[in-house]
Order: sequence, then structure tokens, then C-alpha cells
Amino acid sequence: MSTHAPVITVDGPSGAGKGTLCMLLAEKLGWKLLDSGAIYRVLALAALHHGVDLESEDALVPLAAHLDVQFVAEGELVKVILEGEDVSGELRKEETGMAASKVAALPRVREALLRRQRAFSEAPGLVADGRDMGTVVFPQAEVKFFLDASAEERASRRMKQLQQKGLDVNFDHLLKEIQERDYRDRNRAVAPLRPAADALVLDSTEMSIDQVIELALAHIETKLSAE
Ligand SMILES: Nc1ncnc2c1ncn2[C@@H]1O[C@H](COP(=O)(O)OP(=O)(O)O)[C@@H](O)[C@H]1O
Ligand SMILES: Nc1ccn([C@@H]2O[C@H](COP(=O)(O)OP(=O)(O)O)[C@@H](O)[C@H]2O)c(=O)n1
Repeated sequence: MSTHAPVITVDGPSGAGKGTLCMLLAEKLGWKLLDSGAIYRVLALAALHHGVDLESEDALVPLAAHLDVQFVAEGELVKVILEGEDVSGELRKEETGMAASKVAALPRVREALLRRQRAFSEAPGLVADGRDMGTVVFPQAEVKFFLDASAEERASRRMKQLQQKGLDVNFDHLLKEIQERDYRDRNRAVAPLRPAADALVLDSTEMSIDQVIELALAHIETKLSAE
């Protein structure tokens, strides 16, 4: 019997709705979920906690290879434990995303995290959320999406999301940070953010979450039934 498990990849820039779509798809299909961005965020936090320079590839590679992290499901939420400490709150801060995009630009750091990400692929299937899921980590994936939206719309979504968590945020500052992160992610030498050749590109700027899910489910059905 084949042990091959199908994979759905969702790549795209910050605030496009990847996490929302992936969580709903994983729930609906009963598949595993990989939030690869969380791994880069945890690595950035580990570097900050240990006083490691975010640009020092030599120091970051061993940290990435031995990253002591656990993702613990608690109802609908996932608690992230780094070296025994709950870092779930710190993880989603915009400054952590910014630090993550710095460590993520380093080729040997990405290499050191590849196996850890691929290990998430198991039966009955995996939904993988990130920047290079369809291009590098799971190039053989059965279904690939590239979810996009205008930078203004993404910043506005992120602002509402952070405000709901009681955080005080400034729209212009957030937009600038998102644009800076996008630029770094799209222009790095290794695994830059771009749609895989066989990805369905969805621009959700004018779409509701329900519309995105409906389109995604229809595409998944077409692709998986053609297998
Ligand atoms: N199509 C959409 N329309 C409006 N809001 C959305 C849409 N998709 C996602 N959101 C909201 O935008 C915020 C960011 O979405 P998220 O899934 O975290 O994005 P990403 O994982 O791509 O960074 C969340 O609060 C989410 O509820
Ligand atoms: N597969 C991935 C996932 C994230 N990342 C990096 O990690 C950062 C944080 O990713 P994230 O998915 O948690 O960020 P959001 O889209 O949630 O804002 C990104 O800006 C990328 O620089 C990456 O390089 N490759």
C-alpha cells in the first residue's frame, strides 16, 4: 500500500488570509496543518532570547537545527512552547514577523528547517501554509494556491485582527512594515515568495472569507477527483 499522503499548499504575503483558509480546509478535510511561518517566527524568538544576531547565519543554523519547539493543540487554539516557555502571545506580534523575515532570508537557515517541515506530511493529508510551500517544500503537492490581496487591504485586515486582541496599532506603520516584509520575502535569493507555476492565484482583495473558501473547495474537488 502506498504511504503517500496528499498535500494542499497555500502561499502568499502577510494578511492575505492564508491562515484562515488553511485552518478551515484542514478542519473540513480532517487533514493535518502546517503553519510554516510559525516555525520561522519561533526561530526568530529563539535568536532574540539567546542574544543571537538575526543576520548571523553561522549562529542561526545550529539554533534552527536544534529548535526545541512544541505545537500543542488546545481546543481551537495552538499553544507554542519554545524551550518549555509558552511564547504564543509573543509569536504573533508584528515585530516577531519582521524578525522572522530576516532569519528566513538566509539560505542555510531555510535548508536546516526543510526536514522539520516535510515531516508534517502524513495521512490522511496535509494543508501547508507559507511562502514556499508549493515551490520548494512540497513541489509535488496535488493542489496549490497563491492567495494575494492589495497591501492596503492586508494591512487593514491585520489592524482589525490586532485590535481584536486588544493591541494598539497604527495603520500607516503596519502598512509600512507589511510592505517592507513583502519586499524582503519577494526579493530574497532562496525560495522567494512567488506563485508556483501550477498554483491557482486568488486575489481576495474584494472577496469575503466565505467566497475564498468556496472557490478553494471547488478547485480542490476538481484537482483531487482528477488524480
Ligand atoms: N477574504 C477576507 N476578507 C476579510 N478579512 C479576511 C479575509 N481573509 C482573512 N481575513 C481576516 O484577515 C486577518 C488576517 O488573516 P490571516 O488568515 O491571519 O492571514 P495570513 O495568514 O495570510 O497572514 C484575519 O483576521 C482574518 O480573519
Ligand atoms: N514558508 C515560509 C513561511 C514564512 N516565512 C517567513 O516568515 C515570516 C512570517 O511568516 P507568517 O506566515 O507567520 O506571517 P504572516 O503571513 O502570518 O504575517 C514571513 O514574512 C517570511 O519571511 C518564510 O520565509 N517561508
